[in-house]
Amino acid sequence: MTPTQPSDPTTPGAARVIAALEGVGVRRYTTGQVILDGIDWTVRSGEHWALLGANGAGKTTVLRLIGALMFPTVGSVEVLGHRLGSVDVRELRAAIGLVSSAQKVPQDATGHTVVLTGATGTVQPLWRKYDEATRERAHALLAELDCKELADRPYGVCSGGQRARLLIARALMADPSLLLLDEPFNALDLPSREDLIDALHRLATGRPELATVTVTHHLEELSPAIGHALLLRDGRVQARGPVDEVLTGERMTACFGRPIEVSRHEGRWLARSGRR
Ligand SMILES: Nc1ncnc2c1ncn2[C@@H]1O[C@H](COP(=O)(O)OP(=O)(O)OP(=O)(O)O)[C@@H](O)[C@H]1O
Repeated sequence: MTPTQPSDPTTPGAARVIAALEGVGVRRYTTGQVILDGIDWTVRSGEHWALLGANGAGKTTVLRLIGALMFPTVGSVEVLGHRLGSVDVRELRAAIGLVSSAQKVPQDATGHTVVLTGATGTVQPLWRKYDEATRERAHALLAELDCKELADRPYGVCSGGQRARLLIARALMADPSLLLLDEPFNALDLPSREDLIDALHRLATGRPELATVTVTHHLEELSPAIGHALLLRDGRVQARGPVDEVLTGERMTACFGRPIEVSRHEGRWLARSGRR
């Protein structure tokens, strides 16, 4: 099956290229294992992508590439107009919001402090760098993510869903053009999952320029704002493009190697897998 075209014909012509991968391959130096091979992919402003594929397909590696956290072995990765390898990646990382459960967060820091650290991109707060406007902005983001009540609560006692929203508010402190979410729904119960889906939907609606990429294992976790999907299989692109073309039973079956039925109801997705 050939990949669909990378761009949505309905995307306005003015949309900026936020990230572009061309002929990207990643290989492990020690064993020569091919992790990614021949990846071509473009993300434009205002687009919301889901990144799907079986365990080990290469989703997190793709996210790390466009998050400027690693370099490709071959091919080019351009993020926010800069090609990896010819730019100070620390500056680039500051302009990219990343939300991952692997992030280090001091357990005793309050919700407000955790969000504040997004202004400096640090694990620990750098108090002298936060002026009144920055503190106010952190409060405004807590309100936007519907977690004002967490301002004074230690991060360590927050639930999984509350932590996810705090980390998204933290990532937004730098006013990024690109927000990367690595399995943000991991281990959330149903109400927390739905709250987070709502929060991400509101974010997409309220920030028309923001581009997001969400790594997930479940179609049920996609907000109606997700308009594009990239399917990976064994480090290669299986399909990419608008969700209506990519999230079909046929393509999902090819991606995961077992029969998958896909349906959509009021903007939300449902996938059911049969036996091989
Ligand atoms: N630092 C590393 N050292 C060795 N192998 C790695 C490393 N990073 C990734 N890999 C390998 O690359 C492949 C792709 O990994 P990656 O984490 O990108 O997949 P994924 O699709 O995100 O998987 P999952 O759904 O399980 O999180 C896997 O086979 C993994 O073992």
